[in-house]
Formats: sequence, structure tokens, C-alpha cells
Amino acid sequence: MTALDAAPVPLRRTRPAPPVRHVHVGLGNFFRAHQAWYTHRAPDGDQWGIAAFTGRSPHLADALHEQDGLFTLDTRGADGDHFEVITSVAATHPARDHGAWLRYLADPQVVLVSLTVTEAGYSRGPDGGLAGTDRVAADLAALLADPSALVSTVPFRLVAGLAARRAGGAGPLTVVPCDNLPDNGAATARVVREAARLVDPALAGWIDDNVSYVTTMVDRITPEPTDGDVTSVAIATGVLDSSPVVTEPFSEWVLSGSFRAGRPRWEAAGATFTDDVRPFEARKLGLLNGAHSLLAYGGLLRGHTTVADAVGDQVCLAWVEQWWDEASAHLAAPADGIAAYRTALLARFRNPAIRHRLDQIAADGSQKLPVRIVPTVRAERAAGRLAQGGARVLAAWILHLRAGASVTDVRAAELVGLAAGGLDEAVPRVLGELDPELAEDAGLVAAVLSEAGRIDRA
Ligand SMILES: NC(=O)c1ccc[n+]([C@@H]2O[C@H](COP(=O)([O-])OP(=O)(O)OC[C@H]3O[C@@H](n4cnc5c(N)ncnc54)[C@H](O)[C@@H]3O)[C@@H](O)[C@H]2O)c1
Ligand SMILES: O=P(O)(O)OC[C@@H](O)[C@@H](O)[C@H](O)[C@H](O)CO
Repeated sequence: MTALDAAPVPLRRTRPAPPVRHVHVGLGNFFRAHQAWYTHRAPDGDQWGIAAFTGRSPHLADALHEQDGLFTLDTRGADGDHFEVITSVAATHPARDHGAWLRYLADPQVVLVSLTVTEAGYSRGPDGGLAGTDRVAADLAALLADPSALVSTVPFRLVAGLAARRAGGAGPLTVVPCDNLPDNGAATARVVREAARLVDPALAGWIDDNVSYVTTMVDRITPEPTDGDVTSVAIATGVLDSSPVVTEPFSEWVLSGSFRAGRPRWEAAGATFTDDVRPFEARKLGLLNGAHSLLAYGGLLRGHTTVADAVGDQVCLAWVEQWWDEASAHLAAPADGIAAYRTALLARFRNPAIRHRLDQIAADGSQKLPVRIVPTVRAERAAGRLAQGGARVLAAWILHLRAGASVTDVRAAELVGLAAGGLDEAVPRVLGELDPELAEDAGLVAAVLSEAGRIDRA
């Protein structure tokens, strides 16, 4: 008998939601499987309700509002599925509900803002400063005209909220970015400071004095859920949840920095607090995310759909191992620790219950390759070597861009144009967009061209 032999029960709260003291931007799958889950498990989690805003589309905010912010986390491991209803999300809002955003930020009870807005969401230019995009210019003009105007970029949403906080005398606050960016605390501080200075230098000074930025390494493979997941959760639990999340058993959260006005006891739920996140971050970005990007571009070219499919292909697996050898040479961790990490990663990639689509991972290569692949390519060059595995990832990305129609990237139109035409000219043109020095390195350009030819024949 399945739970669905009876009519499925709607998901609704039977107890009051926790009081909101934490606001999140980027209500999506990863936030729900990770930060919301840590707070749910923290011993004082019932004092730390989260108000979560979508980054753009209202869909998930509306769907979760219908079920009081509750959702089912379906953790899929070798021993089957484990279901938990997560209670920490007290309220959900679409991005356009800017009035609610300003009210939360002006509330002294709210002392944390976390972010999962993708690498592209930070509006960073190539040097890490605030990008000179049309959206940034539009937000600046809007805020100069009206401090409560609706703005869309993350740096200006934060600046608008912090201006409301300063006006309301609500005191210090901590920002906790949780995207796959190296030194994400400093990266966030920089774009917020630059945006604030453009709006009002005095506000920028207040932010410097009252806002801290924590740096984090986050890890939990969380694919986009499918309609089938809604059905399988309903069958297994008897609960009608429109928006469950599927994730893997592994989870890691490493944080560093000071919290100006408190936080949940996330360490009691498994988070690690340290003085230096960098070794954790370099290992994860190079080994996990670097291999993901390799499998995404190389695996899609070889006709695969998911990470598990691609890593089951001996050609892709050999590519991953070669990439890992190159990346591992530049990691600070001891060799036995890296070997164990690689073994564990392979098991995570092979998890047959996690359908992590390669096209999801392939999005925004222009933002991901500079932090996942280019540091190893540069370090290998500095060591007098040419990273063949790294060159292969760059080649696979350029071939992916040349396929054109399926490219999802904040810079898609521009990059697809640069990647078109004769490959000999296209390779240095595209590499130059990642880093001009790469395009001037004749040995690297030749290696990328050669790998592009090999991938086509593999
Ligand atoms: N899914 C994972 O396995 C995983 C693991 C570790 C870290 N992350 C980080 O979390 C991010 C989100 O992943 P997800 O799986 O939750 O994706 P998702 O698509 O479920 O949610 C993404 C959220 O970010 C918002 N967003 C997207 N682009 C934005 C932009 N330009 N500006 C503002 N908001 C924007 C969306 O509106 C949505 O609210 C990733 O990009 C990554 O940096 C994800
Ligand atoms: O989430 P993105 O788009 O930054 O990258 C895709 C994957 O590499 C990523 O989500 C990993 O699954 C994750 O970083 C594992 O913790």
C-alpha cells in the first residue's frame, strides 16, 4: 500500500511560523536544501525564521506562499529516500515585492541577509568591480530619483535595503553570500560599496561601519526538481507538496567572519566555522565545480544528459581524472585528503538517484570558468607546464558556444558571435574574454585548438 491510497493531505502549518530575523535573496532549490535546512536543524532554529525573496521570477514565492513556506526535502542516498518537511522559511516574496524587502531591512529584529543569486547575480565586471551594464545604470538612476524605487540588481537591492535600515536606525547586520564565488564575502562587499558610493557617499560610510560580510564555501548537489518528483513525494509521504526539493545526503557549509548581531547555531547542525575558508573553497571550486563544468561541456558534446551518465562514460571519466591531477597539484590540502575527496566526489557524481542535468551546469560559463578552470591553467603555466586537461575544458566550452542555439549565458549573444567563424581565430577571441593573457599565450591557444579537434573525434 502507498500513502496515496488515501487522498493526499495539503501541506500547511499547524504551529505558528518562526519570527523573521533572517532575509534571503534567491529563493531557489539550493537555498532550500542548504541554508534553510541548516536553520531547520539548528537547536535555536525556531527563533530564526527566514523571509525568502526570489531573484526574479515570482513562481516559487507564490507556490510556497500557498503552503505557508513549508516544503519537503527529499534526500536521496544509497539507502533510498529520506523525507523531511522544512519549517524555517516563515514567509516568501517575489522580487517585485520591494516594499516588503525595505520593511524587513528596516526592522531591528532582522540581522542576517543571505544570498544564492548565481555567479552572474553579483553584477561584477571582469575586474570584480561593479559592472557597467544597462541594468546597473537603470538601478542607479532609479535610486537617485527615489530611494524606494524598485531596483533589480543584487548590489542595488542591498543598497536600497541598507538605506532603509540606516533611516530606520535598525543597527548592524551581516550579509552571508552562498554562491560559488571565491572569497564571496569580499566580492559582495566590493560591489555593494561601489553601488552605495554612487548613490550616497555618506550611506557607503554607514554601510562600512555597520555591515559585515561573511565568506562561505557551500556544497550540496541539488538539481532542478521535475514534475515526477512532485508525484513521487506525494506517493511516498501522502502529502501534496507542489514544490519539493531533491538533494544528496552530503552537505558542507564552511563560514568565516564576524556576525554583527547574532546568528542561528548552525554549527550544531553541521556547519564549520573557521578563520580561513580559502583552502576549502579552492578544493571545491577546482575539483567539484571544475569537473562539473568539464562534464557539462564535454558530456553534452558526447550526447549525455546528466552528470551520472557522463561520468559513466570512460572517455569523460579519463578527462575528469586528468583535470583533477592538474588541479590537485595546486591545492594546499594534504595528498591523502585530496585522494579521499576525489574518491568521495566520484561516488557523489555517480549517485543514480540524482539527475543533475548537464545543461543546468553549463549555464553562465563566462562567469564560472574564470573561477573554476582558469586559476589552474594559470598555475600550471607558472609551473612551466601546459594544462592539457584545462585546455580541454576551454575547448569544450568554445565548441559548446559554437553550437549557438542552446547557450544560456549572461553574455550569450556576444560570446556566440565571438566563437563563430574559423576555429583558429575564434579560440583566441573567446579566450581573450576570459583573460587577455590567455589569448596571447601561443602554446595554450595551440593546445586548446588541438583539444577541440580531439573532442570532435573522440
Ligand atoms: N544547485 C546546487 O547544487 C548548488 C550548490 C552550491 C551552490 N549553489 C549556488 O546557488 C546558486 C543557485 O542555485 P539553485 O540551484 O538554487 O538555482 P535556482 O534556479 O533554483 O534558484 C536561483 C535563484 O537565483 C535567482 N537568480 C538567478 N539569476 C539571478 C540574477 N541575475 N540576479 C538575481 N537573482 C538571480 C533566481 O531568481 C532564483 O531565485 C547557484 O548559482 C550557485 O551559485 C548551487
Ligand atoms: O550552481 P552553479 O550553476 O553555480 O553550478 C552548477 C554546479 O556545478 C553546482 O551547482 C554544484 O552542484 C554545487 O556547487 C555542488 O555543491
